[in-house]
Amino acid sequence: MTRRVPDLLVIGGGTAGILAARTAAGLGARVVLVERDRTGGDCLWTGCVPSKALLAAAGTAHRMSTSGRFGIAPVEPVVDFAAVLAHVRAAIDRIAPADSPAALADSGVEVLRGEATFVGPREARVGERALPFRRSVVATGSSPALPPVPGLAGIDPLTSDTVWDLTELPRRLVVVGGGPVGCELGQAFARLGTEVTIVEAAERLLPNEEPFVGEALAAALAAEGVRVLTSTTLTAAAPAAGGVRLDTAGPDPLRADRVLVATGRRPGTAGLDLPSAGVRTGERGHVVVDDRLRTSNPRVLAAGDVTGRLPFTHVAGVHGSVAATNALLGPLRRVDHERIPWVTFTDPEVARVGLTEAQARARHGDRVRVRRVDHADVDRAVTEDATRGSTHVVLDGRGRVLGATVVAPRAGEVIAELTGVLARGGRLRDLAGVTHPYPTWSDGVWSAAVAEATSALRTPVARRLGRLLLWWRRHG
Ligand SMILES: Cc1cc2nc3c(=O)[nH]c(=O)nc-3n(C[C@H](O)[C@H](O)[C@H](O)COP(=O)(O)OP(=O)(O)OC[C@H]3O[C@@H](n4cnc5c(N)ncnc54)[C@H](O)[C@@H]3O)c2cc1C
Ligand SMILES: NC(=O)c1ccc[n+]([C@@H]2O[C@H](COP(=O)([O-])OP(=O)(O)OC[C@H]3O[C@@H](n4cnc5c(N)ncnc54)[C@H](O)[C@@H]3O)[C@@H](O)[C@H]2O)c1
Repeated sequence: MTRRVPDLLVIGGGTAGILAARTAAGLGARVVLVERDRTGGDCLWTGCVPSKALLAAAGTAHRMSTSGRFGIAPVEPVVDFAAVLAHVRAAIDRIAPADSPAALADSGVEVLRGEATFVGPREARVGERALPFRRSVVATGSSPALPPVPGLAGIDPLTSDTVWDLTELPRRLVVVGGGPVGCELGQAFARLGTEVTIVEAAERLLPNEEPFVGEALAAALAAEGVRVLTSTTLTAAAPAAGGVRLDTAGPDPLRADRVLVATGRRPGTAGLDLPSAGVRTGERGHVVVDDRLRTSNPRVLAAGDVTGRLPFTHVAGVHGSVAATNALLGPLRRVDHERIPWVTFTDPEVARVGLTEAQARARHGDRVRVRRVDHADVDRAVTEDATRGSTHVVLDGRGRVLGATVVAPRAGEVIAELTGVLARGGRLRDLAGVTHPYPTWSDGVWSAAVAEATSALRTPVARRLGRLLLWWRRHG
């Protein structure tokens, strides 16, 4: 074990920390990574991987019970919840070795087990061990936050950390919070056979997305039997016969066997003693960073959820790599948070990049336009009987892409193309000349691009030119 001062001390072994450590080791640096629990972080153990594995099982159950619309006799699936969870764990087990301490050691990273605390601007400690460092990356992630509802802590609420420990499918589940966690897990449990109610304080589900998204998703969930209560806040929770009782401002209390709280997350800064390192935190408790991921201590950078910037795995990965490079080589790289896409993996998926229409108007004024293609006009959606979605592209006055939202079964794949155009400051109509394969979900994007290009031909000047060309071809 090296006792020389590491070039980089990484605190936290989730996606951000692992990417920071691997990038630094790849640059030839001496790297120590400290993890208090299991390397792999939230995404692997309690976040993306288990939730997507659960959604895959739930999607299968849903297709079995709704196959009648394709002329195939539907069957009510018999859900063996223990076996479903075994599938979830198998997915984790398949992915875990890549993030393991052994794999990190193979990459040249020294992994220390324990909780790191700063003791000064250039030194941390883990237990009794002093850990002076030349540079450090704080990548301590986030954890579920419980809202201050009287009685809530006393009813043993589930969170995205603990829901994986269930041994039986709850008969009735109230999900508090209609953000990505609440919508994904709410739909998954409903499809597996649980009676689900989603309680969301805002006016609609996924309130950070375009307004039509929440409405479309609420309709899709309601069609599957999920009860969606928007503009509803819990006021109290208490144990009741056979489960729990939840009060809202409405007249009738909700009753459930279990409650899943999905009302957001808090940054993982407790116990780090950031003030002793001179690292400033913001009003939400997150580590304040600039776009080069520098903190108020020139020797300390931060990456991933703990920064309070877009809390997604792909962002954590980019952050880790950028923070390590900047820590070791100087502030060379910056993260452009406005050109990063994300996906909520409900059915239909909701994929988004850049500005919403309202954000674009606030920034760019009335010249902002929207090109929208309803998926009733996309042949692939028709063949799959999934026409409820749309492709919605926000443009500036010159037709450049400012943002996009796609609601469709494969929206997560479709958004990549629009992200590419947005990232290079391109115009939507540039895609009109790019042939897209038929029939795919990206036909929505192509149709929007063709409509944009065609409308450019409808200007008086273009029409006059067209008529002139026709005349010349006839008479020339
Ligand atoms: C249910 C759910 C589903 C999700 N699905 C998706 C998805 O589909 N796609 C997507 O992009 N994102 C998804 N996310 C978000 C994603 O999981 C996070 O954005 C990502 O895991 C953040 O990575 P991180 O490295 O910043 O933090 P984490 O993964 O939280 O890692 C931080 C690590 O630091 C350790 N640590 C904390 N404090 C200390 C300390 N003092 N000393 C030592 N170690 C410490 C912790 O133990 C932890 O291992 C999901 C989240 C949830 C909850
Ligand atoms: N597919 C993905 O990429 C994915 C999936 C799951 C989670 N995540 C990430 O994890 C983070 C946490 O997700 P989340 O859904 O827990 O948080 P969130 O902050 O995104 O959503 C929480 C929701 O709960 C609502 N809420 C808050 N307090 C409430 C209350 N007292 N009663 C009722 N509703 C209340 C909010 O209005 C909000 O809509 C997200 O920011 C997301 O980026 C990503």
